[in-house]
Amino acid sequence: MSLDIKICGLKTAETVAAALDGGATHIGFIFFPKSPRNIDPALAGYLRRAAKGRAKAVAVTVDADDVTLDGIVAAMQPDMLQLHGHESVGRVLEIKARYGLPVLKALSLRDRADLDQIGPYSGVADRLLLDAKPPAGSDLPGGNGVSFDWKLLGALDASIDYMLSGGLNAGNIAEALRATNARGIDISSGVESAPGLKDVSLIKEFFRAAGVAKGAAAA
Ligand SMILES: O=C(O)c1ccccc1N[C@@H]1O[C@H](COP(=O)(O)O)[C@@H](O)[C@H]1O
Repeated sequence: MSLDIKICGLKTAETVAAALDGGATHIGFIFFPKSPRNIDPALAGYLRRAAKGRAKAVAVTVDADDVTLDGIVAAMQPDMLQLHGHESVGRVLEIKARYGLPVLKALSLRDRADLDQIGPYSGVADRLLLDAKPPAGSDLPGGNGVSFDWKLLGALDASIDYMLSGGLNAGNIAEALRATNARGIDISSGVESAPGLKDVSLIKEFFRAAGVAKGAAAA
């Protein structure tokens, strides 16, 4: 089984290198001022150039308008846009047409009824990112380090391609892969020593655990 691995919320050359050395297929940069992982588009552009050809660079935005997206796309030249807000199906189509970039649309889940969001975006977004709903009072739509009940995803058609996120870490990645058909995983706070502070040793530990989990799934 091939598994895409996205390390999200990177801000330094050292942690980008750790993600690439570990085998990340995607590296994510957050453009959301309330986030401790928020990054300047020019710095993201500098960091992503180091990854050219090694991993896809993903720009993560939240209900961003065209002016904001224009600035990010020009400065960073991402390979993919992650839309992590309440972007409608129509807005996803508009963004795809404007930038000609693949879109990873995040949907937040807590219970079975939340799965109804998936149908309208299938075939519109290039890929779905299934994340947990933020806890009450959180300022962040993602990056909260909380999981949802992965058993919910058992109800999904096996053909649906999604990345799984929300509270993943070295300790639970094996269980997450056993419980779901995720073809990709996305992790942020699970490889941090404090909010917004990525930790090289935690990144290494995560890749070790994900490798073991993948091996067990293939056996
Ligand atoms: O990480 C953030 O601060 C963030 C801010 C705004 C939108 C999305 C954000 N992060 C995304 O959320 C997932 C899950 O994070 P975690 O692993 O539970 O901490 C993360 O992978 C980002 O794509």
